[in-house]
Amino acid sequence: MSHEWGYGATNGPDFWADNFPIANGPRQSPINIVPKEAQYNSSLKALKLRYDPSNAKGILNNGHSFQVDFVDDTDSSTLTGGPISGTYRLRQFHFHWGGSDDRGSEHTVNGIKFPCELHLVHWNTKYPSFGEAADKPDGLAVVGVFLKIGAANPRLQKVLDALDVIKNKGKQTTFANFDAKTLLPGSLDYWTYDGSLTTPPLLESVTWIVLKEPVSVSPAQMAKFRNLLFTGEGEAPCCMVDNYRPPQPLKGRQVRASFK
Ligand SMILES: O=C(O)Cc1ccc(OCc2ccccc2)cc1
Ligand SMILES: [Zn+2]
Repeated sequence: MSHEWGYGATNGPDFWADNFPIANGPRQSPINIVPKEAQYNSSLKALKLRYDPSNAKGILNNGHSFQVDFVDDTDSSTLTGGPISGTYRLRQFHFHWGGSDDRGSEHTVNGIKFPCELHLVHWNTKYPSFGEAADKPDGLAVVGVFLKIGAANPRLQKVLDALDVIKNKGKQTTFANFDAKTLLPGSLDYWTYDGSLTTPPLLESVTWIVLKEPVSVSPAQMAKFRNLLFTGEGEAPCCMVDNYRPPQPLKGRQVRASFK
């Protein structure tokens, strides 16, 4: 690969296998979800998300997306139930989005792309840390939420208002007292399958939990995402848009549904 991985014409998803051969592995993400082919499984439990707003720590432009990081040294912000066993701790959330409203999500539903997708990243506390969990087959659980164009979403506003001060790669600022649960839709019905990180190192360690119900985002709010830059201060500016990996081959995996 010509340089660090990214989403551009010379370092985008089609080139990632050069340095991360697992890109062609058996359980890569994202995928296209075909609801009619998802198997309803009555033994799938309801998701239980208990987040403590005081665990919110900071917001960072990492050059690929922006993420809100959480203190994860206790079990105060956790995911339990659903398809997972045990307790997973909230580590961070981030988004993937498009340069226009017709694209941007990583997972698709019947081939439909949403303009944006939220990922809430959790790690399995059977391992001592996120870093230890990140390369284990049951190490991570990511809750995916689609964002659909509609009315402005007031729950996003605090996050979006912080973006002006982290415009460039490497910029970060404090981000305290934020309840990530407010970003979730009313229904916690979900699809679930075994997958991977959707960015390098593309580790096949993620139990994906994709919510069926989208939340709203307005065109003006999408413009704020698109104001971010992939590039650092002093570099030629490149808008942070289209930071999504396209759907990957299912390779025989079963997608299960928590709902009929
Ligand atoms: O895009 C997603 O949600 C999957 C994803 C989840 C966590 C994540 O963390 C970055 C990272 C994980 C493991 C090792 C190095 C870096 C990177 C990607
Ligand atoms: Zn993601």
